Amino acid sequence: MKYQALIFDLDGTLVDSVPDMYIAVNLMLTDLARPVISHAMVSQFVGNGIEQLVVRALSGDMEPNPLLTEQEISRANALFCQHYLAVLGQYSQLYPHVETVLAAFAATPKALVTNKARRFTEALLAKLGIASHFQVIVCGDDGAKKPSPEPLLKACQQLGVEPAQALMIGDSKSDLLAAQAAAMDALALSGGYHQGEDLRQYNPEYLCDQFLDIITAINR
Ligand SMILES: O=C(O)COP(=O)(O)O
Ligand SMILES: [Mg+2]
Repeated sequence: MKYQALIFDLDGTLVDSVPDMYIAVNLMLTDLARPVISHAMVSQFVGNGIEQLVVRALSGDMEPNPLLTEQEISRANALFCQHYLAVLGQYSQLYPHVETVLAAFAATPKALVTNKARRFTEALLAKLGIASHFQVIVCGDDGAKKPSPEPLLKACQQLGVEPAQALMIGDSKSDLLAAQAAAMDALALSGGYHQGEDLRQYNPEYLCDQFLDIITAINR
């Protein structure tokens, strides 16, 4: 294997996390007497952090409704966080073979870089029992979010590897653009939340349909 470190995204890569978010978003919308949204819409709205998810859910669209006030957004955000913490990990599941792949690379240093806020990330990892695989965890509220290269560069620095020696594994445009900006190779997973986009346009070095395919893709 030519990489000295692997960096994994969380939502849509390791975990099918939309089922919990779908419930929390719709409890929030119901509290605010707003129309509920579909599972497919929640899947599309995930990927840029919780604040963006909440604004998109309130807007019923990827584009924020310009009429939303700061006050409405912050109330919705607080309600979402309250519901999400209560439901977190109840319906979300690891994708098939995640533990097999993490174990196959047991000797390779690994980081998790997510746009999800730290308190949710840590609670979810604890429920799923996979936290111990990662020597470094960088979250969306630690600093700049992906697609900024900053969280990936921070992870490489903490793992003690050069970006060119690391591989970013993710399911969205944010992951692939962040990897490009950090001059890292990228592996795209087609089964996550790619906001309806074909990830091939971001020229990842590898494209896998299944998590298990990662092993053969990068050992070639
Ligand atoms: O919280 C999000 O919007 C997405 O998080 P991710 O970076 O783990 O995919
Ligand atoms: Mg993701």
